[in-house]
Amino acid sequence: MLHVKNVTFGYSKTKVLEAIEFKVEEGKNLAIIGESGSGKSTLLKLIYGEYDLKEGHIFWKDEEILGPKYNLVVGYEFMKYVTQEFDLMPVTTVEENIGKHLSRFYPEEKQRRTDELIKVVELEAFAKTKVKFLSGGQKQRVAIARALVKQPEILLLDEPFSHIDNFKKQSLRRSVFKYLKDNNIACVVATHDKKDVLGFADQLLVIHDSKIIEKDTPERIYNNPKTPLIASFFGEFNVIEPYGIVYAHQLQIVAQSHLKATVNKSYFNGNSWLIEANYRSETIFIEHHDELKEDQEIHFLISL
Ligand SMILES: Nc1ncnc2c1ncn2[C@@H]1O[C@H](COP(=O)(O)OP(=O)(O)OP(=O)(O)O)[C@@H](O)[C@H]1O
Repeated sequence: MLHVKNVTFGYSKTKVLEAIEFKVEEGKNLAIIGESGSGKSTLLKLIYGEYDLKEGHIFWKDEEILGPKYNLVVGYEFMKYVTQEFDLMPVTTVEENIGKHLSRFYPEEKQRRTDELIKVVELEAFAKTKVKFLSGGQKQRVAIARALVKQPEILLLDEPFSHIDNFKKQSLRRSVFKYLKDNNIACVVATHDKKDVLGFADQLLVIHDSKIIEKDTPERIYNNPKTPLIASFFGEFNVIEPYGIVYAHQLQIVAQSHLKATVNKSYFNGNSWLIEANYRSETIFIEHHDELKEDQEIHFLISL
């Protein structure tokens, strides 16, 4: 189990994280969300042992994670960290990068393991390509495979699919998170993308103003967002008194209702339209199956 115990940390005088406390069981997936600059990457770096802690402690099982003051080389065998920078060897091939740390004395096993992970990150066509010729998203996939090659017990991922195009993203996400579950590898994922969270994370942690403001399953947090900031992570929402926070899809346009609004604009949204409307001098958003004309009067219901 990963146990982050009452960690407070800042780079100079400004506090970045305050009284951070949480646990991740073996094989579980924890997602961390928060605005840009809220300290997600900093938290991953602390878990990895990149900085010395003055306040608080971090443990993986019984081992305390210690910073550079105590460790000549940062990091531990049981934990891997995929940063936003990747840190690959540019003039060697994809398979050489992934297999780099595997023993040369067992060439067949090395090849088998490298091939297995190339498949997990869907890079079969690029196995023999030098990393310098890859795109950002392909490099990101090499970095993920390399982190997994020696079967860590816990993986730290910072925006793991941010450079990957939408064509590949969904299948890659499923493949990587399934691999982690199948192999009982715990993971902590810092992300801006709700699709990294819904459907994959066992727990979700929200950081705001240096503190954890919410910690629960993604489903419970999604169904009951406590603040507009949390709701905004999941999609378009409204604050309508006395109902509170309601997502755009929870408003339904009907023929008659005592809730009336005037359409400002319709945005094409794929399988629906997002209707921007004026309700009691406030802008609200409603998901609707059709485009609506500007200035049209509409009635709506709220279904919670
Ligand atoms: N090495 C550093 N020295 C000083 N300040 C830093 C350092 N790294 C990060 N910071 C500051 O700490 C705060 C948190 O940064 P961090 O990168 O952890 O945020 P984040 O939530 O990961 O952001 P993003 O989502 O944009 O990646 C920011 O205000 C940032 O400017």
